[in-house]
Amino acid sequence: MVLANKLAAWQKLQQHYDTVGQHLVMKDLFQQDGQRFDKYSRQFKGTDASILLDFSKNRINDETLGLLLELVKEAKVEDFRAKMFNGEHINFTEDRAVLHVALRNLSNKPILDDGQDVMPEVREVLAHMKEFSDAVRSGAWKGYTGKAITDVINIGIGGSDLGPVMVTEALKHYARPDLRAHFVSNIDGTDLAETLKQVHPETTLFIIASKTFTTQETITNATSAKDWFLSQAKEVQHVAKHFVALSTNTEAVTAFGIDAKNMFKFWDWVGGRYSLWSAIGLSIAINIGFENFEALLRGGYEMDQHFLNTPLEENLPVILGVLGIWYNNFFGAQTHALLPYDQYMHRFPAYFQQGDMESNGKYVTRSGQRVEASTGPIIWGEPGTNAQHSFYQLIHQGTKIIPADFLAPVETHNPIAGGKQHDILLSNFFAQTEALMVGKTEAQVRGEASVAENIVPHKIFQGNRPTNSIMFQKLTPSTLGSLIAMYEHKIFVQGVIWDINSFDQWGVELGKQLAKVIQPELAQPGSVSSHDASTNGLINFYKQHKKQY
Ligand SMILES: O=P(O)(O)OC[C@H]1O[C@](O)(CO)[C@@H](O)[C@@H]1O
Repeated sequence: MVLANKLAAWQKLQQHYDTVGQHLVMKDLFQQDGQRFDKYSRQFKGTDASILLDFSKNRINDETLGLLLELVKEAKVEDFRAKMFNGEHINFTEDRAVLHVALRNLSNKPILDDGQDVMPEVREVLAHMKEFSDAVRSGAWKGYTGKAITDVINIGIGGSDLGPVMVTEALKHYARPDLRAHFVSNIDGTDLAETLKQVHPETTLFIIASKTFTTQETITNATSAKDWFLSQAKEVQHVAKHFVALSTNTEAVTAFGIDAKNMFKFWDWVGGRYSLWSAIGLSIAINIGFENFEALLRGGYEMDQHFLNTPLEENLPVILGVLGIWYNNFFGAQTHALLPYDQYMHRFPAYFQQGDMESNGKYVTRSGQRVEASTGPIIWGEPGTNAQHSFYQLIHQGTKIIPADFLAPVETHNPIAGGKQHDILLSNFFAQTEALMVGKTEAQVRGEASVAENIVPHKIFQGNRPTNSIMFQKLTPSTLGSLIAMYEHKIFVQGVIWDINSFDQWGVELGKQLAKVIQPELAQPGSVSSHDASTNGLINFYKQHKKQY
């Protein structure tokens, strides 16, 4: 593969940016073209999900979009897309297929990994999840004293935590209040301790979620949870009723003491950050019911079909991907904000911090060279309107360009005050992207009553700040599924263009290795001298002051 910045379309884009792109003023473009919204907005329609993407408030014209789509073609995004769906081992550094799409493949089409159809096993695990989640929800699954389960604690981290947390928060409207979901991820004992305070061993189900079943945080928390449980339940045989595992590692699961029949399997072709659709979604299925979990899968599946079959110029993930490239690589934007105007989606940005940054935070190309262009953006965000009262100042008047996606539902689940609160929320949603685009000129500031001369520059907004507006009818399970899959594929498109492997995560390994060296040093007496002066100093400071428990 050729480095992204050496592609002909990239060079053309650079020239276009230098001569035209960087000078485009959105306000003028809207004045010149009354059809700009129609021209630069697209709709996705699933069975019940419907998503509008308005990307007209971007610093683009027809030539920009044309060249960006030329880049998609030249970088062979369509070929890579086919390779992913066909089970080729595009995650070549781990020699794995990338088949999270198989987990939500609701068609009868086989999907092959190494020549074998993965679908029968996928369906088998889904059936197991249905059976188990139904039993927990109906109360048929009993704890060791014969009581029904009231609390489910998912113990996992990274992809084995963030997806279930984000989705259960986003779909809280569909959850039953008498069946509470908790999530423990951090090795910091506070996370587990504070959660255990809220539950009772007789009525608590622990789901130990770990693809590898070797992750230090998860296995340590799971062991402590088991100790806590056994301190009250006493008999080891009771563990079977209160501990289940979600993993690819049967051996480690059984060694931990969980019965293999209480293990929900998935496969190495499911990346951790793409795993909420797999058995990792068990806490979601218990929380919102299997039918709703299936609807989530359907939403994902329908977005997959859209991504696969829709022409590039109509394709939502492709459009979002190339707009990101435009700002990241030509305007030098370092970050990308996700700003959901839906309180239920408050963990959506955190979820895609892992989704995007663990996928595309790489500087080595597929052929092992160093990239010459900037890759994955820093993803961040908070729900509106809280974010408005926090960091929007910098987006409006700071020195950095912050491309942002604004997401909002047309319909709320909670029409408080006869829908008035939702209207207020949405008026802020519309106003912010308008303000970011139009800004406020010096003349407008001066036109306002009694502005002191020295205050005038402070009240000017340059505007021309790019945003995408993403509206959906209502935050239903299938809509959420489509939104998640849309961003997954956006990340895919960008990774292919940058020619990086979006599906490994070697960058998280070094810190883990070093922690394993340091941990025994903390338990040994005396000071350490084997690290750099700073690390030695910090470790020794801790050792001098640490408390013995
Ligand atoms: O599910 P596991 O194997 O416990 O891994 C948890 C997480 O750890 C990571 O490997 C990163 O440390 C993620 O990719 C993954 O989601």
